[in-house]
Amino acid sequence: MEMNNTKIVIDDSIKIYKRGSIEVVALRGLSCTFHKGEIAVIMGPSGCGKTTLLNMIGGLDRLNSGKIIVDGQDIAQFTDKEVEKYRRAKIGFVFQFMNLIPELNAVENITLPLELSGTLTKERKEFIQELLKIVGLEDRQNHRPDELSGGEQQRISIAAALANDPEIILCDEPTGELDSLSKKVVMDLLRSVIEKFPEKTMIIVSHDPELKAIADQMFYIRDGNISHTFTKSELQAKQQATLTPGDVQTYMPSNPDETNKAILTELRHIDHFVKDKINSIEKKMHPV
Ligand SMILES: Nc1ncnc2c1ncn2[C@@H]1O[C@H](COP(=O)(O)OP(=O)(O)OP(=O)(O)O)[C@@H](O)[C@H]1O
Repeated sequence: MEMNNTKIVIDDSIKIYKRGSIEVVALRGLSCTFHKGEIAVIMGPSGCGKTTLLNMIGGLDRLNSGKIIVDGQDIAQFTDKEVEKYRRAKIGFVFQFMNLIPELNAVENITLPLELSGTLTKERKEFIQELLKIVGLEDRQNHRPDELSGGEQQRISIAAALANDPEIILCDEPTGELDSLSKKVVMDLLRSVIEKFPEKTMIIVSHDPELKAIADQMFYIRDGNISHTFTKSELQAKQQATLTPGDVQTYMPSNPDETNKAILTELRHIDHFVKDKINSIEKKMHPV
């Protein structure tokens, strides 16, 4: 990897949340690097610190210590005002729950933030039309969210996240609520976004091991730290849809106690994944 492809360097990041007198260490000296033109997928059991890491990169929260170097500048040292400017200029967010405003149609949902910030220029409007083409919903732009499928709504959210042409796209469970067909469409779209805009950097947090199909690198976090990094070639070598016990063994600690702890963590991860699936099927069977 060429040095000039480096976009974000996380160095020895520590984040501690306080709940009354109890301290929760969400990031425990975590370090990793993200590159331009690449998709990094971050996986790991519930509560391991994935969303915390995404929030830190997005400037939504602050570290207790450590560095978040973006384009050579440590954003952990920024003032609140500088962080806000950084977030507006460089970051696009895609969430699991699409966050679309029900009363607005698709194109209005995309343009609203730009209108509010006074940055909806003629060029931006043209760019948004291009984005609607990229997400394949040019002809549905006047439809309200309730007139679009879950997958279509998520494609609109992706267009909305790209509307200010951000350099960094942060996705938190972008396929979490989708059926398998819509999931495939959204995954292909995320991949095509990074192919079309190779100057951008995409980071996806997910429980869904299928996302490794579109990843250039995958970080596995356990207990606030990176426990394993899968490179592109390792990911390509794995054709199975899920991480197998064999994958896990490759980065199991040798101490038996630690191994048991790691196995428990894996099982909790699978448990979380299965519960998510059950919930989403139940929701479909008994819509409220
Ligand atoms: N605002 C907060 N206040 C207190 N504790 C928090 C806060 N946000 C996160 N935590 C705790 O920090 C740890 C890491 O949380 P985080 O949301 O980053 O995990 P995660 O890996 O994204 O989990 P999930 O997959 O369930 O979303 C958890 O123990 C969580 O309970």
